[in-house]
Amino acid sequence: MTVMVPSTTPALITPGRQALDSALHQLAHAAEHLGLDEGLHTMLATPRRSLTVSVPVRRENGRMDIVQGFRVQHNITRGPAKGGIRFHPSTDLDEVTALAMWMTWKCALVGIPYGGAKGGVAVDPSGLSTRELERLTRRYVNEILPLIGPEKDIPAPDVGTDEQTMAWIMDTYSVNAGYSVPGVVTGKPMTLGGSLGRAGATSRGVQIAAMMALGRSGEGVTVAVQGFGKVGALAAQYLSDAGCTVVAVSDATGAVHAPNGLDVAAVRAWVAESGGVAGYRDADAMPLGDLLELDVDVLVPAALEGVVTAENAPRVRARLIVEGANGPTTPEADEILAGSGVVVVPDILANAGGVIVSYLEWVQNMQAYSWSAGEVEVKLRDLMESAFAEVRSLSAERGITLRQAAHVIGVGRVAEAHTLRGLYP
Ligand SMILES: NC(=O)C1=CN([C@@H]2O[C@H](COP(=O)(O)OP(=O)(O)OC[C@H]3O[C@@H](n4cnc5c(N)ncnc54)[C@H](OP(=O)(O)O)[C@@H]3O)[C@@H](O)[C@H]2O)C=CC1
Ligand SMILES: O=C(O)CCC(=O)C(=O)O
Repeated sequence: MTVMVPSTTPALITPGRQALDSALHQLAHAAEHLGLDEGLHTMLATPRRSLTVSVPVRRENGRMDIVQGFRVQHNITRGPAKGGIRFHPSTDLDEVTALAMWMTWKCALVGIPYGGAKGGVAVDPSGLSTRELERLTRRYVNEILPLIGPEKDIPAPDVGTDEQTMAWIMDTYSVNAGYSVPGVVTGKPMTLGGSLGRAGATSRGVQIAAMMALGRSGEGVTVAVQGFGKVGALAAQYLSDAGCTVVAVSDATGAVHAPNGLDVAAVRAWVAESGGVAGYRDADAMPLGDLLELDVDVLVPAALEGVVTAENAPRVRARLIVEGANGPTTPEADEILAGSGVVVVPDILANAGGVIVSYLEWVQNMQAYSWSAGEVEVKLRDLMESAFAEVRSLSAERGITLRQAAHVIGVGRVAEAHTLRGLYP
């Protein structure tokens, strides 16, 4: 086995390296549980293709900045690579590799015919004008053009990107192809071939997973949500719509707490007006980190990786964590949480609603056809509920956590595909 957790000293471990270590740790557990041989385990621990590109951005003041971009295809054995593109200043190759690996297991777990990929650009999009963002996006897409395509690798939104970014990606790819290729990207605006239900799909999946894990109605259930972006804001909304009391939410600007419950629609309106959660009037401000330790029934981390750690896990009082974000809980924290009886619905299950509806969008694009919102919702619910049921039953049968069970299923399917195809000598 050549790919293992490295012996880097803790001070040198970047957030990206920590995410990759977590992903490799989870894979190692699943490989051992499945009895995979060392060669296959090494193959699954290694990305199939990784591309690092330099992206020049002409700023409004005429200066040229160069930023790094990445696209990693972790696995393409079950189908085209699939996964979002992140614009965030701390994105690096390790982080994108970890996120790509999680995409592989996620797609296999929910049974959609994709491998896993992720992209990223190490940039703070909030510091760029719309024109700068468009130039940056188009240039990044030109650099990764040889990798992507509707039958090869299909990007989608992630942190710091949105429908507009996807529209620019679709246009850049299409201009190069000489005709419109809507299926090259998902999470597009409806006018360009987007799917009904995609914008709220990840959050809808989080709500479905949370309600299945709770096994009861939302009445009397308290919830805290970290991250109030595309996933967090609508997860809070849907959980509130399901009868839960959302008592706290946060974004990078701050956290707000209202023990009797927030009016989530009013917080969303405030964020649309002011640009952030901070300053929302009908709630108390609280330190960002305190939200994770609130005495609530359900905690939904929906921001970035590595936020529930060995340091704060002993103070987590939620009974259930539903991971809207990818990789929010470190393996050390997982052990502590399991020891104290906290149930964690893992990222590759809880946030799979996004890629499920991306798949439905891509199917519609490839067939030049469209489904109603109701049809999309039924298919999403069906795939989420069956994946949840499979994970829960394996977890109970083998006495392993939901995360371990989800990885055993996802990794097992990819390993089986490799073995059947004979790619593994
Ligand atoms: N979009 C999708 O379809 C999917 C996303 N995911 C995962 O969900 C997570 C969120 O993605 P998405 O909603 O798309 O991204 P967005 O960029 O839309 O939102 C990210 C949110 O996190 C907030 N945030 C950043 N730092 C902190 C912090 N320290 N404390 C609290 N909040 C913080 C941001 O605040 P601010 O706006 O102030 O910077 C923002 O509200 C990521 O892990 C992503 O990989 C998973 C599956 C699909
Ligand atoms: O919709 C997609 O294709 C991928 C979404 C994503 O990046 C994720 O699930 O982490």
